[in-house]
Amino acid sequence: MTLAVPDADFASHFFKGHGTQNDFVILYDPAAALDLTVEAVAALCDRQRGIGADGLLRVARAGELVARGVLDAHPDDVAPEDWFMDYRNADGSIAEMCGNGVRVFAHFCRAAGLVESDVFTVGSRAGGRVVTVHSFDDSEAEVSVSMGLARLGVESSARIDGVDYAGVAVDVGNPHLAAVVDGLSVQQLAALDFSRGASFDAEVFPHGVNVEVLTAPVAHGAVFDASMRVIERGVGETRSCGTGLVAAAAAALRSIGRDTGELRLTVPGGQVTVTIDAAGATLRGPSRLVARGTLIDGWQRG
Ligand SMILES: N[C@@H](CCC[C@H](N)C(=O)O)C(=O)O
Repeated sequence: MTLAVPDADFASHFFKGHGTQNDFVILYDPAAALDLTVEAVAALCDRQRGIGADGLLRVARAGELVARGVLDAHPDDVAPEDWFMDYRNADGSIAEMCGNGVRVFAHFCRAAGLVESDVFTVGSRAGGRVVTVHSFDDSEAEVSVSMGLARLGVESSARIDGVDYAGVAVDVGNPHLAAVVDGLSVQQLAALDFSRGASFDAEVFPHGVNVEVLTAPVAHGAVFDASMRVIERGVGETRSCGTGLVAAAAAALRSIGRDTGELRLTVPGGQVTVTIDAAGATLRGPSRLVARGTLIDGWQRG
């Protein structure tokens, strides 16, 4: 079964998918013909006046994005013919990388027959990411992504609902502050109020930051378990964040004096596995494609 994609010049078609309930509008735009303004993306992602999503994934050829000036140049390890995940946050801002998005993107490419192999490169502004599609059909997939190195930086803190959370900066292609809270139970984590967002040190994070709060890792045999919640740059609280889960895994391992290991991480939207070794981090988890539709002329009027 192949998910039918629209003609390349049919600009009103959209798909909707999610990875552990981090949800995305997907626009198939191989020639990068759409003018994705901040306003248009924000309107599409708005849950009252648009389709509603945490972010938007444009599916375009990398070379076309360069030719149209959306990208200045091909990022590292991205070839012109690669499918490129042109990611936007719900507020219309651009982010370098999205770990849940890249699983959904890979699922879409495979289900739509855009690629014939289970292992291929997805372009992102943070560079090429090799994905492995372990299984898929039109609605469900299981995907691993080689996320590259999770680079630990300085210690910093974020304030959420009047409480300071001490954490560590982690660069996963995009910026994160991951705070491991000793003694925090899963129930206490779930009860925290994230509705007003997080404040942070703008000198450490001049381009903003995604903030993760997580429980201390608990060993179950060779695997560590932890639970996480996240406040995303450009979105607010989401039910999952793939790059945030990689950042959280790196911070959790650091908190127990390790730099490699496997973690089973639970978020409000589900569960993923992150494995960190000397070569980098691998994120494995589900993807769901849930809808397709057509925008009605004049939708931009809100
Ligand atoms: N949800 C994403 C991260 C999306 C980008 C982030 N909000 C940012 O601005 O860096 C993920 O799954 O990684």
